[in-house]
Amino acid sequence: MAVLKVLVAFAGIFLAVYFYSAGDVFEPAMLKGKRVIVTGASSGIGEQMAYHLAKMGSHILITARTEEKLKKVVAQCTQLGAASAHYIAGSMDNLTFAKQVVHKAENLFGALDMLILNHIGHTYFGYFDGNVDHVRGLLEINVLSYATMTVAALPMLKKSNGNIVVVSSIAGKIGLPLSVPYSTTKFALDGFFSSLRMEFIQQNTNVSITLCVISYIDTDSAVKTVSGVIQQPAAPKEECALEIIKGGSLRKREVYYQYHATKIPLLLRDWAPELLQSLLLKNYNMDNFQRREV
Ligand SMILES: NC(=O)C1=CN([C@@H]2O[C@H](COP(=O)(O)OP(=O)(O)OC[C@H]3O[C@@H](n4cnc5c(N)ncnc54)[C@H](OP(=O)(O)O)[C@@H]3O)[C@@H](O)[C@H]2O)C=CC1
Ligand SMILES: C[C@H](CCC(=O)O)[C@H]1CC[C@H]2[C@@H]3C(=O)C[C@@H]4C[C@H](O)CC[C@]4(C)[C@H]3CC[C@]12C
Repeated sequence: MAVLKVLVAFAGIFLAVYFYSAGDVFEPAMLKGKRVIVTGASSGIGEQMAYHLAKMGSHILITARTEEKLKKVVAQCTQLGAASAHYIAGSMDNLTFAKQVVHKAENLFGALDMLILNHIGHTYFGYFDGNVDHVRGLLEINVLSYATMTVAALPMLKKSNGNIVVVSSIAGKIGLPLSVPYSTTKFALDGFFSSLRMEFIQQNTNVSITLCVISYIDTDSAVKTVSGVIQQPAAPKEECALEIIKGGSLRKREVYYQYHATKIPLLLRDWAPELLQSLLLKNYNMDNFQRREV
């Protein structure tokens, strides 16, 4: 009898979850004609997001520092079917530039539906070297430019009931070795955007905030940085990029990619932190380790 009760309870939970999430069906047409900014789109996950959006028929403004790469990505986006594709080159350590990106979108499109914040500044993969100025500089690029762009874009996003998408990392939820400055900035994003999301609810601001918790992805920079040290395989950047866009479009609070590589460690984080710590440390082959620039 007790077993039956447990089974009925599980069936109830399953049906509730199934019907609650039934409206969460993504269609590429949702992005057709939408006006989107993607930062850090000259390579890696950002570049792949630009290509997906182009295939879906969005208007795209991409940004990063390297103009030559941006030109190539824009040309590819145009070929893939973007409603329009544009770039603006500059560095996010300059917060005036961060605002200029949003103003350029306003001038080009007259509105904005989705702001995808994805860029990261250069750092190192190695033991914390005591350089607090580097942490401060990285906070400017990885966090304060995100906040600056959000503030500048908010009037447009309020009018369009739009989406803010923040690309973070499992290293922004769980402390990991060899990336202290990077991890600091990703934790800060969670604090800023998760608090802001709560205020949006209190203020009836219909702008969604999606925080993306991402595991190891096969971008050139990540693979080059951790190869030989990290044992686990990297997940594909194309799929990762699509999952981020889907999550933002469906107005999800958080995206977990890859699901098992992020959700399971996060469950252990609060319930078995010592076990998680020892499992994570086993992932690092320190025999092959030497400090690398990212
Ligand atoms: N790859 C991975 O394993 C993981 C990645 N992530 C997250 O995914 C996102 C993308 O990472 P990934 O694709 O691997 O990174 P990449 O190194 O491939 O891309 C980083 C992008 O940021 C741009 N960028 C670098 N410095 C600056 C700057 N100062 N100002 C403006 N733009 C800059 C780069 O272009 P340019 O040099 O031309 O400026 C590039 O377009 C990041 O937020 C990262 O934290 C999260 C977890 C794992
Ligand atoms: C090895 C980590 C996963 C540990 C686990 O057992 O799940 C990786 C998860 C996130 C990675 C870092 C990251 O967030 C992206 C950085 C981006 C740069 O392009 C290069 C490397 C990163 C520091 C990357 C390193 C591996 C992870 C920590």
